[in-house]
Amino acid sequence: MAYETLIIEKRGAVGLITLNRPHALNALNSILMHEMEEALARFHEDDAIGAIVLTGSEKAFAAGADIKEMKDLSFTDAYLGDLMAGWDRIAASRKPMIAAVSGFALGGGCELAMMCDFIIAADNAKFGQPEITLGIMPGMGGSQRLTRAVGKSKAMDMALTGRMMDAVEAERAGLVSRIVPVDKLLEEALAAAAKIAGFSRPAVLMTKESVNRALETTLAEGVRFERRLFHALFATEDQKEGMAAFVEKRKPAFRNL
Ligand SMILES: CC(C)(O)CC(=O)SCCNC(=O)CCNC(=O)[C@H](O)C(C)(C)COP(=O)(O)OP(=O)(O)OC[C@H]1O[C@@H](n2cnc3c(N)ncnc32)[C@H](O)[C@@H]1OP(=O)(O)O
Repeated sequence: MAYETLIIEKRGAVGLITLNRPHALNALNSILMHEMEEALARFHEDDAIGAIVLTGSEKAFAAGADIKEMKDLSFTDAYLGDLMAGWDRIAASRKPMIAAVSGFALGGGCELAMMCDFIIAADNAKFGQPEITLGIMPGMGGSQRLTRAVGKSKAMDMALTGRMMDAVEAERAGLVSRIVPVDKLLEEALAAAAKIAGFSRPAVLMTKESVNRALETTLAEGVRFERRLFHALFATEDQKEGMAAFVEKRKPAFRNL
């Protein structure tokens, strides 16, 4: 299938999605949302793909939801159409997703990056939730995910003043996992994704599920959940292979079984 707003590639076991609306700084319109859902579904159905990288251009990961598309909507349009709800399906991706962010990640762009499992930032990255400057507020999960990522004080500062955070501040605050030079961004993100894709898929997916559970539950419940998944992994062939390989001082050959 040909995409209008995305470039989709397979790089070995990694699915690469590049946002491709350069004239609008990758503003997220409804076509892009539907195409991304479709692309993710394809990568999820493809057993050869173990992880996904989402990236934009050097100038912009994404400058937010498409303001030109939204500006004339009424309350009833937004409410009855459940505006932005489609992004929840993207956030629910089961395979690990890495956001490789260069340039602006604003509004929905920042929110999209935060839907991924972690963010690798180029040294020119800028994050922000400037919706307040437009007379609105975050609507793709920003007030929730940003608060969990950086804490109440910084999230309030960002969402109420609309100011941007550079890569160094974002790393210090825990929003991004690492900063790399802009010309190494894709290489580093693809390498991280390839590494993840090379591990046992059940272990990878359960690890992701368990870490995400930490954001939604109590410590005791989360630890219980983790323990059950941990025990379940002893039913996999990959656990036998991983531990045998360690003892035999060789590289494991995981089969996702
Ligand atoms: C998802 C929700 C619910 O949370 C809501 C949102 O995401 S609302 C959107 C939040 N984002 C913003 O408010 C950022 C808007 N963009 C900017 O402030 C600036 O474009 C910039 C600071 C990112 C970059 O500035 P500059 O380098 O001067 O480039 P521009 O000339 O402004 O932009 C180039 C081109 O792109 C169009 N553009 C940029 N952002 C958007 C957008 N979010 N929606 C639609 N179009 C966008 C901009 O209009 C320019 O196009 P032309 O006017 O030249 O055709």
